[in-house]
Amino acid sequence: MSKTLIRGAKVLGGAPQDVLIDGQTIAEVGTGLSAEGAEVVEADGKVLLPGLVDLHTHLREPGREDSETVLTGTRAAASGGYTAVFAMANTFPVADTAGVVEQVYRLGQQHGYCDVQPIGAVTIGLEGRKLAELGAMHESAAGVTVFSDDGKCVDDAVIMRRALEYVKAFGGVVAQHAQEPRLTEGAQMNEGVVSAELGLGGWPAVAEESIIARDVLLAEHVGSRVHICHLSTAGSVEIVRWAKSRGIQVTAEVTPHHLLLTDELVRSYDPVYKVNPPLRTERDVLALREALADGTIDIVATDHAPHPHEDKDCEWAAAAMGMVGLETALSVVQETMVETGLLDWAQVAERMSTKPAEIGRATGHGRPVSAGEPANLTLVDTAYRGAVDPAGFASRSRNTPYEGRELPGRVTHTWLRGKATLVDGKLT
Ligand SMILES: NC(=O)N[C@@H](CC(=O)O)C(=O)O
Repeated sequence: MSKTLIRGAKVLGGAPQDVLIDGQTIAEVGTGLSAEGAEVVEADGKVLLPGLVDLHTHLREPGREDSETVLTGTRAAASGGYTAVFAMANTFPVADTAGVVEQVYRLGQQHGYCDVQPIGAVTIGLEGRKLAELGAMHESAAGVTVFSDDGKCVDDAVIMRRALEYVKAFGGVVAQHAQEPRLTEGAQMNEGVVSAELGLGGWPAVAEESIIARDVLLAEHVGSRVHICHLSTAGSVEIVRWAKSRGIQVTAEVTPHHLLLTDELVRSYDPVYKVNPPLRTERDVLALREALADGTIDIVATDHAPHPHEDKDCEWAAAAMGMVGLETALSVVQETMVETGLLDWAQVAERMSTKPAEIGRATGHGRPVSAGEPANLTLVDTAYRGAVDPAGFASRSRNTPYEGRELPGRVTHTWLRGKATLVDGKLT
């Protein structure tokens, strides 16, 4: 049984401690621990966090293996400090049956870079018309608990109500991609000053906010949980804050890119900045940061959306939407939330590991860094600062909006139940 002593790590950013891993479990946390029979990792004051959990990842397999596969996507996850990711259902075929979710689940197990928890589609084919086999996907080996039509909105209120009622029976949750389809027909970017100047079709904030307002009321009516994907506007924050004040069981996520980037970047017409929901304004960015700091927004989720070169390197209107995010998420959160004093590292662990694991019921992840817990951990060199170079990405795709941008922090080690998946920045 292998032993690893992580020496002098700032656990959750606190005073340096030693952490002894024995097999799949944390054996001891303290100071001056013996290294007897253990491989030693000198942490030198790096920050040790519970392994990160992403509730919103697009792994693209089956169907679009040219963009990403479960192997390349989970390698990217381990590089970014993740020990579990939830794989969205907009694959080809759609993950709307027990067969497809089990296929994805087994691929994650086979590759072993991080746990892959498939998300089941809410409706057949993501068409929004008929409920998929939610119960069969939950009962499958994949044990699906999160259901989403992400990429599409479950815009029919009766279907949404039925989905909320159905998953309530087994403690599941519907993760809504809030986008009123008729208000966003032909939309290319955030509706506002920039879209008017550029003459691009606008994606109005109200198209997101009106769906969130409806869904939190449906969740209250049904008495079930509801999760809101990728909040992008100040108005959405206010609605979620109001819903929480009424005791409605709503949780919400924000992506790293919506914490940092604005629609001003669209003036470049570089399709790397084309994303759904779109980049919004500075006012929205600041409201999202404040909401993540005060807990109105529960978690950071990457919405890792890999696309091959040919789907992005074309004129704006034809370009695919989305950005990769797994390998830069922690750096963007350090930049926007830690270095601005809005979150400390313990709170980052809450937002990027503990709470996502709780929402998705990812057992064994997001646990305290203490004896007896599974050794799902990540070690971060928070003193580092450097330019993002996508050439070094493990992801099969390179569509990052941060190329060449200086960001802080880099993950040096990741352990999945004691097995090192990343050592000194290199995948095992
Ligand atoms: N977030 C994105 O911009 N793209 C997502 C799906 C989607 O939400 O459109 C994708 O799967 O590519």
